Amino acid sequence: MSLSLSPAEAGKFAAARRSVDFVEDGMRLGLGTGSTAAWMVRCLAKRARDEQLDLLCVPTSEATERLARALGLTVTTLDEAGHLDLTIDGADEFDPSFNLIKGGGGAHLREKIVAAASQEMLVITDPSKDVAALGAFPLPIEVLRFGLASTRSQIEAVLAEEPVAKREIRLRGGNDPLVTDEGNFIIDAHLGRIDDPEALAVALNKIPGVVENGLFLGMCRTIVIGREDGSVETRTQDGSKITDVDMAEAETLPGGPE
Ligand SMILES: O=C(CO)[C@H](O)[C@H](O)COP(=O)(O)O
Repeated sequence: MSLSLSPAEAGKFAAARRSVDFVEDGMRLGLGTGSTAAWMVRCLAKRARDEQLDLLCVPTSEATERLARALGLTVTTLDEAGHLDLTIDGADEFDPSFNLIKGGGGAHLREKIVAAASQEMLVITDPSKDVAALGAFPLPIEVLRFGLASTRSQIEAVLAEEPVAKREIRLRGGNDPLVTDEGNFIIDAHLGRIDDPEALAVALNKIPGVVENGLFLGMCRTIVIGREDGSVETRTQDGSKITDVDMAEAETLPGGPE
């Protein structure tokens, strides 16, 4: 295996490399955001170039768009592409029901729109994101800048009614708030454990200033989990399968990490 990758990066590469095996010539693809997704974009660009694949790609963030364009992938908007065949994206947590927390990279709004427009969503990840219940990772909630204090209060009121282990909310970036690609802020909800993700997702999205929360429920049916030794588990509702990827390929990819 490649000696220059940390164990975490090796797992991310392994998952990303395996995921592009699911891509077929002529597909319209959603491209996720984050460090695992960046590996996937690099693997995809190599495969597209080596095999002369005709692909149309819709990135979920400006960062992913820059990388995809730089590597020669054909990029378009979701409106131009219309329906997508497959979206490949990372996640911050996944549970046994294939529910996810996303948005650690601040892109969950576009990611959810793109995944919802896709026939399939395939999640690429490493074993550290595998949890029995969602919530150890702070839940990102994208909010409008207008009326921020009021929206915060309403989020607190919703959390007070929901079965979660703790209830701390923080504006991402603090005094220098992170601004998303859509021009909004993100509130991270530190909840410890979310016992009823469906109820929480519905209640949060009823707040007028909330644009979208980072719970992806019932959207993903395949999770590809890469390990540092190059073994990859592809997990579906029907079971799981282990395959191996050639870790040396990481050294041959176009582009560099984000
Ligand atoms: O949801 C996301 C971005 O909004 C990412 O997919 C998630 O944060 C995982 O990122 P990484 O692959 O860097 O661990």
